[in-house]
Amino acid sequence: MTNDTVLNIQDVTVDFDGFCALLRVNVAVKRNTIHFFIGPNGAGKTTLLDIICAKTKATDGECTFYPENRSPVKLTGMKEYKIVGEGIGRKFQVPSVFVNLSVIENMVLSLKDNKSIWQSIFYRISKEEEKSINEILEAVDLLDKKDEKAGSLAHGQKQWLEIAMQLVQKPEIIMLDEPAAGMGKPETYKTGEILKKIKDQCTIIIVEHDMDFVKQISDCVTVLHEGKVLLEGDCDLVLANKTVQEVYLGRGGERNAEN
Ligand SMILES: Nc1ncnc2c1ncn2[C@@H]1O[C@H](COP(=O)(O)OP(=O)(O)OP(=O)(O)O)[C@@H](O)[C@H]1O
Repeated sequence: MTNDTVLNIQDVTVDFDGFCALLRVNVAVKRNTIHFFIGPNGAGKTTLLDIICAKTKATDGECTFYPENRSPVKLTGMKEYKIVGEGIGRKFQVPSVFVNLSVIENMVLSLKDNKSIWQSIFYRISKEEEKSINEILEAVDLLDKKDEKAGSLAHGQKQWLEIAMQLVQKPEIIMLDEPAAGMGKPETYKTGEILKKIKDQCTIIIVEHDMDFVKQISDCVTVLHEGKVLLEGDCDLVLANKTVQEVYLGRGGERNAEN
């Protein structure tokens, strides 16, 4: 762990009734970086995200969040919604935007203090909120779609809207579960460029199988295998590692095994 650590995962073990999904996992995530977790199916990647956001309880070990201007927060043992309130957001693989609402209505609904759909439709946003929403929509290239129904957006645009809906809450960390799943190469590339733009505002943790995408934007890659950290470093180091090639890359475990 160093001074720029935003999240420290320390000796985390998860035992599901005798099956060890994670064993003494240690990872330090640096602030304003894009940090990937990769590895074969069943390696424990999703379980690790579940631990960070308290969806799953660790059998042992702990996670600590180091906010920028506040004291450290021990995440272990906290309620899921409290972790969101601390500034750690998560986006799941399937987009969960409100398809019958416009892009802007979806954004207003995501503002921290707005509780219901009806409240958000009739809510008058402040000038400051409007400026912030417009800036975020611009960053995800949806500003010109702001009055369109979310349901009319292409798959990739829905994913970008959901990322935008996370950003409107000004999180310090966002976790993304396979954000490029179901996208073609141009959309995947554009998703990467969007994420590179927003890492100035927050730290991005991603579980992903698409190695082109990992190559394009990763600052750090942690390879998990059978619940343990196999290797951690930059993408070149990971790609060149023989064991990683044997257990993951060479087995066609990712979508671009030919690269
Ligand atoms: N609630 C649970 N109870 C029992 N076993 C579980 C539970 N959740 C996950 N597992 C097991 O833990 C292991 C790790 O699962 P996890 O979903 O974290 O893997 P993953 O690396 O995300 O895989 P994938 O790439 O397929 O999504 C798997 O063998 C899975 O079957």
